[in-house]
Amino acid sequence: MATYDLIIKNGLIVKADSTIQGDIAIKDGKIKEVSSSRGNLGKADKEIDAEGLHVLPGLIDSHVHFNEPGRTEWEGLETGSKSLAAGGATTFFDMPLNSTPPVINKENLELKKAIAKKKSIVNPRFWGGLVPGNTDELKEMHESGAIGFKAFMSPSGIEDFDNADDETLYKGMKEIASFGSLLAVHAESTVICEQLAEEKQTQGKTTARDFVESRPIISEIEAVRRIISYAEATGCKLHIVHASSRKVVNVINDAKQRGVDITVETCPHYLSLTVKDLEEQGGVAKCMPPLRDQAEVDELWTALANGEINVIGSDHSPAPADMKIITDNFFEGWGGISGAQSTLTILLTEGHFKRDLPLEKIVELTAENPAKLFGLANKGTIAAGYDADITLVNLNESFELKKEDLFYRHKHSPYIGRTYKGKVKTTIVSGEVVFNDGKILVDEKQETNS
Ligand SMILES: NC(=O)N[C@H]1NC(=O)NC1=O
Ligand SMILES: [Zn+2]
Ligand SMILES: [Zn+2]
Repeated sequence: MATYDLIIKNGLIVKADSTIQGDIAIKDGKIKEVSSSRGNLGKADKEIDAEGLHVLPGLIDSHVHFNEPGRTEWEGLETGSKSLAAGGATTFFDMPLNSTPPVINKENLELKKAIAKKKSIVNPRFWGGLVPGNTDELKEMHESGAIGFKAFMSPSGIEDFDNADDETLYKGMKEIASFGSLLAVHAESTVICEQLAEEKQTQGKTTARDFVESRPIISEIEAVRRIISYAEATGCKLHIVHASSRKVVNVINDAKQRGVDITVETCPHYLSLTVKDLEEQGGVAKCMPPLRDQAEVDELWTALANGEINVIGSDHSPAPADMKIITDNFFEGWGGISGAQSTLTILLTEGHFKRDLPLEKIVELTAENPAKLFGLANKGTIAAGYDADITLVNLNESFELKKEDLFYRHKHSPYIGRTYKGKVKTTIVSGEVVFNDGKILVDEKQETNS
């Protein structure tokens, strides 16, 4: 009888602190042994020859909106999770909004967990929502496994997920601190954004640039400063999602220096797209905070290389294609980018190949840091005892991203038509190959019509 279920041989195993050539032995969904001497791990039922490939811990995407239940026509846990698998991600944290009912109490969280158990082909985890009036629900959601809590400081665009007023934020953070969880915030100033949007639109100024100017970097900075003051007052751990500029990151790092327990995420779109892409591509590249100019993109990469950013989340926020059509008014159309499948290839192409970002750094940002930050004890690296969530990547392969390569329910993305270097070949979740050579390999998780 073979000792192991699977051995991955001869790959270049990348960890946050080193890269070694070696073999990985897997049994019962766990990594049992990692050896740098070739071929000495014994026998397995199945072997994968990873010669010439890089072996990475599966990405943990800490920020997706999969919209199920209730808005499954926008995406869904099956299509969403398949897209992640195709992009080398093995775990996701789904946001509490854009699904209906939103995850603002335990009952709604349990509902989503049950659906994900049936339909997701990668590991699902869930954020709970902090909205006006639900402070009393937070602890139960925490006890039911919520990864943390998410609040919007400006309108979310979803009618059943209200943004949190200052009182809600303050009280919510006190409560979250009491049981040691953390709050993630979408930090934009409602006052600044709404005033500028109204000013622009009454003047008939509705271009892509006008939209971007109505949500300036200062609006993020204002909101971040305010929420930091609440973190200091309440002792609540704080996580700022989708920082679009290093200027925002600087404010966060100043607070960190003062001892505030704070971390920050940025997204592939802020690292690879600019206002010009929004002008050229229209709605598919619309998001909030909006895309910035090239100088901001470059600065964000510097921040990333310097260790000023903790995690990369895709903020995959999909919608049907007709909701992304903008004819002349950029204040209209859904704000949210479809990108869950592209995180790793963007980091490899734009980061590793174009800017010499070490592979180890990519692994740190996409696997090791999110695992540590959100308390996933058995994930985030390739070592004995850890979950066998693994991605094999061919760094020598270039490809043009085609619409038909996407597993999203709605096959639009600002990344279509671009050429990338570094292709995901195989994705393994708990020791099981779920994606290989462009195909999803698990079919038992079929979406029903319900
Ligand atoms: N509701 C929602 O998904 N909003 C997201 N979309 C986006 O571009 N930024 C967000 O916060
Ligand atoms: Zn957001
Ligand atoms: Zn989001």
